[in-house]
Amino acid sequence: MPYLIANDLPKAPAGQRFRAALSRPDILRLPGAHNGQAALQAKAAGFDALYLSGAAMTASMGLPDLGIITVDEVAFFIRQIARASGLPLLVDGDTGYGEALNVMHMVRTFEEAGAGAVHLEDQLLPKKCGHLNDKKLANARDMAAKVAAAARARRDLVIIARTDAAASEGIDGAVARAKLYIEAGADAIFPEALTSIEMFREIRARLPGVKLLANMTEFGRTPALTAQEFEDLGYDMVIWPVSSLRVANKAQERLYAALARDGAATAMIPQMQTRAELYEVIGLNAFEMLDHSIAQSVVPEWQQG
Ligand SMILES: C[C@](O)(C(=O)O)[C@H](CC(=O)O)C(=O)O
Repeated sequence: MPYLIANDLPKAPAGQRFRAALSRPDILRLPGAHNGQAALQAKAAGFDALYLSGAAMTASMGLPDLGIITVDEVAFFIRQIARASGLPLLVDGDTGYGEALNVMHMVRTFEEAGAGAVHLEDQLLPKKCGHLNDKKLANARDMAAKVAAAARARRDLVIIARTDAAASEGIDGAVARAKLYIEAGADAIFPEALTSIEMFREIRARLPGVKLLANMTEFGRTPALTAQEFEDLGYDMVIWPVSSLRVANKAQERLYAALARDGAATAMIPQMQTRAELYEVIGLNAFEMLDHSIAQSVVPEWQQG
């Protein structure tokens, strides 16, 4: 059913639907979907919740993930993913684009755009990928104030506090910050860039009852673990933030090389989504049928026979 008439879209707010998915006993699998098309493909593969990565979004815009894009640019991505898929979406809110009031503006904007959850991190600008070195950490109390601001502004949005402290303050620092952020109103914790299974295990043990997110980004510091392995470690959510974009980018690179080399895309055709497949994913026929039914309904009777 096209979103334009939308009587098959979920009625409950996305935040409530994200919370319900999170309360299920199995780990919540959140594949990155960097645009509406990726969201539809992830949904077709059977996923029922998604992740919008700052790294993937900025890279798709040809930019590095240094906290330089704006709330409205992110809202553009949220809207297309929520509209196309109808799935609850966790959005990367970086550092919240400023201090308390900026964080509150972000929360309202993201929620109104259709987000179900957001994560907010304790880095200072320019923030960077959690798996890089020399990250600058915010003061823990300043971050807690931002978490409190986010919790105050949300209606249903799930608030996840990310801490980048493990690299510089160790597990003790990460756990102390996580506790503070939970006290400030966070619904869950994202301990970023853990480098061993033992670290995942220790964080789990020292934060009993706290919902935890694992980040399975490729080419990072975290060892390659499956969703099942994270579930067995007691984690509640797992993201594969940039995977869809990495695969799409590599395919594009091959296409442009082939075009430059051959002056034709022929060699790449077997690797292409066909026209029929594309139209199937985006539901072209359903939109056309909708248009047709509207056109029919306004034809006056005297013109019909
Ligand atoms: C989760 C993350 O913030 C993202 O933007 O998706 C990144 C992912 C990455 O750069 O691999 C991160 O900082 O881990």
